[in-house]
Amino acid sequence: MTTKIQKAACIGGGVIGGAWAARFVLAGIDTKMFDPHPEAERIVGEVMANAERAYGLLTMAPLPKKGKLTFVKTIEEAVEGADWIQESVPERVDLKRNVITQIDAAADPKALIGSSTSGIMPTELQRDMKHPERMFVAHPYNPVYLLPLAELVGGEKTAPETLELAKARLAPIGMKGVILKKEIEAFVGDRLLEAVWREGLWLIKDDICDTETLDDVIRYSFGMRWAQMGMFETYRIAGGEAGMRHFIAQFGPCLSWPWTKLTDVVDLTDELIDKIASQSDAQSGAYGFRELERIRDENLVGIMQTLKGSNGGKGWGAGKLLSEFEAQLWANAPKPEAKASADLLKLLEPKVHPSWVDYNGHMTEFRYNQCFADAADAFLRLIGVDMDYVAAGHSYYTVEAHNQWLDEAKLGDALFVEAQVLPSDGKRIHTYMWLRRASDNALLATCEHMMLHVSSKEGKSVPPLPAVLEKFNQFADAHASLPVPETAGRTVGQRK
Ligand SMILES: NC(=O)C1=CN([C@@H]2O[C@H](COP(=O)(O)OP(=O)(O)OC[C@H]3O[C@@H](n4cnc5c(N)ncnc54)[C@H](O)[C@@H]3O)[C@@H](O)[C@H]2O)C=CC1
Ligand SMILES: C[N+](C)(C)CC(=O)CC(=O)[O-]
Repeated sequence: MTTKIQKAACIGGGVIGGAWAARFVLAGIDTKMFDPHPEAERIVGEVMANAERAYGLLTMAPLPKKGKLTFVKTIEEAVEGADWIQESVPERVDLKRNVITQIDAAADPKALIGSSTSGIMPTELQRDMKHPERMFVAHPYNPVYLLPLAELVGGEKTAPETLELAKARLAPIGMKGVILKKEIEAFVGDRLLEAVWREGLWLIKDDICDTETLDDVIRYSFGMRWAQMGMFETYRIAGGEAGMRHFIAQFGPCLSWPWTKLTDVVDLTDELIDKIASQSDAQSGAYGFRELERIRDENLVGIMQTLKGSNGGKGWGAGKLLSEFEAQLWANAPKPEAKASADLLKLLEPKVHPSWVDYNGHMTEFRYNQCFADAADAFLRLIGVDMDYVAAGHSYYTVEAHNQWLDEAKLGDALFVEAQVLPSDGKRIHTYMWLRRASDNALLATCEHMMLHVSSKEGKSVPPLPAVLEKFNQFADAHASLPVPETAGRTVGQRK
């Protein structure tokens, strides 16, 4: 059975179903959506717009051609031909069970059926199915298009291979499936989250703090730790050199004092709900809902990108997964092609990522360099210097670059890099590049760049292999008649 989802169906297109659809469509999967809500198309369209924006910031790797999203009028139409069906209707056992039973009756018996339920046991949901062995919980986290985790939980009738297959099918869409050993209400994540939420409600009710202070306590401290190491790895470090055993010896007794009110449930009276809602309005009411989503997305993108560079560049946690996803996108991308002509080569079309913006509120200095370095890589791929060529022991290393920073770029700006190949022999590649803003063509920076061909095994400069040299010469010859840019060869501080 294939490990790639060929066609997806989403039943329910609210906060979660809409974001699952975005995840599928942006991974190139045709997706059908059924949701009886009269405004389902508008709502899903808005989620999709935010998701596309987030992906534009998340990665420069070439995304596949978007899948087609089709809204249909029945569950039967939606599931026809789908090999992954994701149920995301409201959290009610009777409703979910009916919808899943209806999906089961209409779908290909081999299609996988995942439920987004936050806490209902899959055994409950698969009770009336004819083919319950292919049904499981795939519990995602909001926003599904960015947060990569899905808890995979089987019920009494779920076949173990279903969970393995589901996990394998999530990987190509950039997700990490974790298989739980046993079913339990609320799985792992929501058990933890509910425990913390319940305690938070007590802290608000008892006037210990307001919602803003509570959120500050999380986001300025352990929230940041959790994004990268979770609970147990964090506490291992907190135990000092003696590690986990010392940590438990020191803080274990607090559990039975106890420090928390976790077993008592707060009575959600109208008065308490008003209190929480008005504190939340005071905290976040200045932002619209979609605006707040976009801020959240930018922050998540920044965190994932930072984690991608962690651990000596090997990546860590969600950042390592992003790096693996990008490697897969590059491997699946069609080989770049450009006909050598006297036109400048458009090599790169990046967007200003959140993590690229510095304290001056604009793209920081070294990200200009990144645009030029990525453009140089794009040129190398054009002449056949791809990962196979590098793995075989050859590459180009940059030996000199001269930049001019001419104008600012702001968060989200679409940019592009064009290049001219200057006279050079292929062992050396001499280029001149211009970084421009797409909206008004404004020139933001230039880079004169020199690379040297090397044998990475021998650690010295050598001529390129003939196929690469031939390709390079085609581009160099095509640009030979172009005038050399006025500022090429310029030295730092030179007056015009
Ligand atoms: N909102 C969250 O943070 C998370 C929610 N979940 C789970 O995802 C599921 C959906 O939750 P949300 O998206 O938040 O709810 P939502 O209320 O935003 O969306 C539910 C959607 O289902 C549609 N719907 C209702 N009856 C339907 C039917 N018979 N067939 C097809 N569509 C139908 C509604 O029109 C609505 O658009 C729930 O099981 C929830 O527990 C999981 C992870 C996080
Ligand atoms: C609140 N919730 C139970 C719906 C939360 C989840 O299920 C996961 C999440 O995204 O926090």
